[in-house]
Order: sequence, then structure tokens, then C-alpha cells
Amino acid sequence: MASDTPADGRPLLLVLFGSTGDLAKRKLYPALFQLHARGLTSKEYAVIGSGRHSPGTDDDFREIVSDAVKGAHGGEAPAGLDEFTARFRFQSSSAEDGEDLARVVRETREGLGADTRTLLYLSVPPASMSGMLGMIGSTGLSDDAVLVMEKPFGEDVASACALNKRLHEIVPEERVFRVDHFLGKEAVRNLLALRLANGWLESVWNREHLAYVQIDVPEEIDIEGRASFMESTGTFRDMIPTHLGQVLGIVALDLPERYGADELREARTALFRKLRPFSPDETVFGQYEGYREEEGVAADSTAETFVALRAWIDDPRWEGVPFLLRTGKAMGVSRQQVTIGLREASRVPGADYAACDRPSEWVFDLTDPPRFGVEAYGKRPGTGFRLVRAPLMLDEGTAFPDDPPLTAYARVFLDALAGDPTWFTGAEEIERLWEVCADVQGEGGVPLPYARGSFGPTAALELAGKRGWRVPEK
Ligand SMILES: NC(=O)C1=CN([C@@H]2O[C@H](COP(=O)(O)OP(=O)(O)OC[C@H]3O[C@@H](n4cnc5c(N)ncnc54)[C@H](OP(=O)(O)O)[C@@H]3O)[C@@H](O)[C@H]2O)C=CC1
Ligand SMILES: O=C1O[C@H](COP(=O)(O)O)[C@@H](O)[C@H](O)[C@H]1O
Repeated sequence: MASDTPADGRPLLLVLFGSTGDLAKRKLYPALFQLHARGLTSKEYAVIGSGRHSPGTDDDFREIVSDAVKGAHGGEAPAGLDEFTARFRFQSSSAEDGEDLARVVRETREGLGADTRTLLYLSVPPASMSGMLGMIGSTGLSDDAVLVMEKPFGEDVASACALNKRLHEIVPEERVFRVDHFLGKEAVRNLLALRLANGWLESVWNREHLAYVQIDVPEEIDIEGRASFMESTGTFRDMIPTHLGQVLGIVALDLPERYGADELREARTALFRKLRPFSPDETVFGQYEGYREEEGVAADSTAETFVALRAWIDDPRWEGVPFLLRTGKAMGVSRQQVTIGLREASRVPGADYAACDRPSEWVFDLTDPPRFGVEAYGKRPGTGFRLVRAPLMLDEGTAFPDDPPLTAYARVFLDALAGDPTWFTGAEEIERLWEVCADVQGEGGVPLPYARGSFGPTAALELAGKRGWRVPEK
């Protein structure tokens, strides 16, 4: 396993399907540039962007890439940008027609050298994955290539199983990397590291000491032009069986005896088998006010832009501990936070607990750069014996200035280049997660409206019970 090493000396050809999409522009190009700037890619490499609609000439495409990288650098061109974009070109393709692309790939590989490694990255909507795989197989594009596939993997149990079957017809599992970029986040990996490295933590990581777990990913952004994605996929499928489900897996799994890809996957799969199927009675779908007026959205759309749910794990470690999951667009704040609430100590008469409105909580910020905090209470200096919040915070972004963290997508690329599957998802766990979701999918009916800038419908606030959701700070 060589997760932290740059790609070996072999030349690299990256073919990016969905290269004009939101993900490519906001995350993939900046991430690739981060690796390029740090010398973490192969020395010799080329990128072919693809999609059904050409953005124009290769130079037009390079401008898209260039703008995306500048966008991630405060609008300025970082050093080396031209050298980076010069490696890009565009070739159209679709599920029906991939011959021109296959020819360009062959020519580019010949130019780079016989030992060129080819990485096919599918950043296309879930409904188009299967057709694209058919084309990739029939044109021979998949021969010797590594396939990297975006989430959500399928749209339900049946389509995920069918997609896995189709995938294995064209490439063996060793060459498949199913991305869930939350598993690329330093903070998510750190969650596992903290559990592995701190015996005291693991000894209290259970129902005796923990009262609840909240996995909260509110987003201030609305759909920002991604109408067709939201209309066809919705927030539930976009986020729950994927990112929030995977984070739940890392929080709740039984620690494996070895740190390795198979062991971690098995531990998550075992946990997901114990995850009780989500119940429509404990799930709230919402849609922000004004969503139906967005361009490309149906006037009577029932797509949910928000979901909150309470989940349970049927296992002695977690019996009675609610796992609260929430995410949505156009909400009051942007955060990616795991909050673990500790059981409250009994209160000692005479001390002033007035400021202790919440129990002690461990708070993990999953954003780049990551932060980990303990919300504890201590004595307020001065007269009396008044207890106050005494938060302790480790900011990993500034803690290691010589080695700043890579973005989640830079890690995803780096791991795929190094052939390290440890932080990618497996077929079985994905299929199980869709099973857990089955009773809720399609049961949402008309989602409840919520005001832009709020924290979702009232019914969702009530799911969290008397402690409520930890309100993420601005
Ligand atoms: N945006 C984000 O923040 C994130 C997105 N993702 C995942 O990345 C994938 C892409 O999302 P995103 O970029 O937002 O989507 P967009 O709708 O913004 O872009 C989709 C891209 O795929 C191409 N595409 C669309 N339909 C087809 C088709 N039928 N066949 C081939 N190509 C097609 C589009 O080009 P053209 O129409 O020219 O073919 C476009 O380049 C999705 O699976 C999503 O879940 C994952 C993490 C974050
Ligand atoms: O996969 C997705 O994730 C993003 C949020 O992740 P981030 O860490 O990249 O901000 C979400 O906005 C998007 O809708 C979803 O498709």
C-alpha cells in the first residue's frame, strides 16, 4: 500500500468524462492543479476532457480549466498554470458514440509511451453511468485502464447491483475505484485515526458514554444551475447513501484489526448490515421556497433539496443512540460537522450550571482544512463557581504549515494514481446502503417547504429531540 507516494514514473493519461460539469470545474481541476504544483503527478501526463457537447476548440476548453483553477486561487493565476492547462484537450463522446474518443486516446497513449497508465474518470450523472460503461467497454477504452467512478453509485438497490455487474464485465474489481470524496477528507480519516490511536477514546465510544451522534451538512448554496441533477437525483440520493452514510460508517464501525482496504471495507459493510432500514416516520424531506422557480425546475417539482433523518444501529455498542443525519441546500450556514454528544454528568447542587445549555460534545469539522474540537465546560475565572464553555480546538490547517493538507479530491486522485483502494467504497457496502434507504425512497411524497437561510422544516428540527441540533456557528 502506497497511499502517500506520488504516482510511479510511468506516464499518465487521464480521460475525464463530464469535464464541463460543476464537479470538474469546482473540485477536480483545482485538485489536479494542487497535485501538479506539488509534483505529485507523473512527470509525463495528459488530460483528455470529454462530454457530449464540445465547449469549442481545445483552447476554449483550456480556458474553462484555467478559470476553474483561478477560481480556487482567489481569481489569480497561480505559477505554472499555463504549463498545466497545456496538457488538456477535449474530445466529444457519448454512450452511443465513443469511436473518435477511443482513437484520440490511442494516439495520445502512443505519444506518451508504451507503458502509459490510463485512468478513466466518470464524473457524469448516475443515470448515464451504465450507458457510458457500455461504450467504454465496446470501444476498448477500458482495456488496461483504471476506472474511477463518481457517486452516487446507482439510484437504488437494483440499479447499483446492475451497475456492479456491468462494471465487472469490462474491468476486474482491482481496477475499479468508486469515489466518495468525503472519504478523501483529512478530517474523516482523522476520525478513524483518533479512534485507532487513543485507547481512552475507544473505551468510551459506546452507548454507556455517548448520547447521540449528529452528522450535519447544511449548505448555504442553492442548486446553482444544477437543476437537472437535482430534479433527477434529489438530495436524498445525492448525499445520504453516499457521504453521510459513509461518515456514519467511519464513526460507528468496529475497529478493524489491521489498517487495510479489505479490512476497512469489511468493517463498514458489517456495520451497514446492522444499520436499521431508515423509516419514513423518522425522515423529513424539504424543498426550499423558490426552488420551483429556478430555471430548469418543473413548476410542480417534488424533488427534495433537504433531508433529515434519525437512524439506529442494531448492535449492543449503539443500542438506543440516535444517529441524526441532516443536509440541504439554501440553508442558514455551510458546515460539515460530526457532533458526538456525551452523556451528561449528574449535576452537583450549589454549582452554577446556568451556562451549560448543551452536554459536552466532540465536534469534528469535515471541511478543508479540518478542525477537531472538544466542547467542554470549566470554571469561569472570578467570583462564585460558575461553569462556562471552555472549547479546545485543534486546527489541522495551521498545525502543520510545512505540509498543508491536500483537498479531498487531490487525495482521491493521488490514491487512485497510487492504486490504493483503502478510502474508496466497495460493491457490497453500497448495495447494502441502498437497501437501508429503500423504504424511504419514493416515500417522501411532497417535501415540506422551508425558508431560504433556515435550518429546514420544523419537523426536521423536532427529530433531534430535547437537545436539538447543534447549531453550527457562522
Ligand atoms: N457537483 C458537485 O459538487 C459534486 C458532484 N459529484 C458527482 O459528480 C457527477 C457529476 O456531477 P456534476 O458535475 O455536478 O454534474 P453536471 O450536471 O454539472 O455535469 C455533468 C457532466 O456530465 C456530462 N453529461 C451529462 N449527461 C451525460 C450523459 N448522458 N452522458 C455523458 N455525459 C453526460 C455533462 O456534459 P454533456 O452534457 O456535454 O455531456 C457534464 O460535463 C455526479 O455523479 C455527481 O453526483 C460528486 C461530488 C460533488
Ligand atoms: O457530492 C456532493 O457534495 C457536495 C458537498 O461536498 P464538498 O465537500 O465538495 O463541498 C454537494 O454540494 C453536492 O451537491 C454533492 O453532489
